[in-house]
Amino acid sequence: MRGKLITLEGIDGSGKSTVVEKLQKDPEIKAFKPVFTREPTRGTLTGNAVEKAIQSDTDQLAELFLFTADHAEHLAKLIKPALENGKIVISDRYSDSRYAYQGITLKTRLENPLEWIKDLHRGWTVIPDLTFLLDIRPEISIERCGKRGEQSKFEKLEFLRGVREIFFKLAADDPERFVIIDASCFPEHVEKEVAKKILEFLSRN
Ligand SMILES: Nc1ncnc2c1ncn2[C@@H]1O[C@H](COP(=O)(O)OP(=O)(O)OP(=O)(O)O)[C@@H](O)[C@H]1O
Ligand SMILES: Cc1cn([C@H]2C[C@H](O)[C@@H](COP(=O)(O)O)O2)c(=O)[nH]c1=O
Repeated sequence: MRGKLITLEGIDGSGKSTVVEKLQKDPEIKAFKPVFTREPTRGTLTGNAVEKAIQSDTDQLAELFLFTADHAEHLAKLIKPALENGKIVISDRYSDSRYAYQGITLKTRLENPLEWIKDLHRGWTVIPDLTFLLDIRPEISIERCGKRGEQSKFEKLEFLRGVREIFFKLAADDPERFVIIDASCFPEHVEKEVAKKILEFLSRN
């Protein structure tokens, strides 16, 4: 049986990595032996290219193609084989990040960037079975990222407001797949909510 793909999305600093760290230690989640992964990927040719691109003033369209190339590599080398082996895959960011972030960076370059970027993925990507949108206000994001240290070019209030809006639209368009989590409370509480929903989902599917 094909495995299940679960993704975590949200604006910068929404706590995705913190939740993943906790899920990795959660005995009820560990029992399913999930494969944890992330986008951009780490330590790969495409992931390294993305890392360099986001640290510099790369053309936004070129950046979209780099993120998408990394997604193709991620799918081919890790996600598809794991799903074919019946594994539960949990990814910290996935295609919805491209729809939301590049949907904003390309809004002055393309007529309808969200649909254009979705079209770019059509026919070859794998749509997640379950997606958590960890939601925080952009002001909280800026505060958390500020404390974390070095700021990325995406960590700007207006920009993150736009990204959050697209995430909400994606969730509204696909309510069966998306679960919106209030990620402004304690990290332990956020992880418990996510773990509970994952376990409910796995018991139903
Ligand atoms: N629920 C929470 N309450 C307060 N602080 C939090 C919470 N979750 C995470 N943090 C802190 O906020 C910062 C960002 O968290 P984290 O790296 O998990 O977010 P992220 O969504 O993975 O970020 P990014 O996408 O930008 O990499 C970290 O310093 C983390 O300790
Ligand atoms: C996958 C993906 C990511 N981004 C952005 C979101 C973040 O600001 C950075 C790096 O991600 P991280 O979780 O902070 O390591 O890249 C993007 O713009 N488009 C994407 O497809």
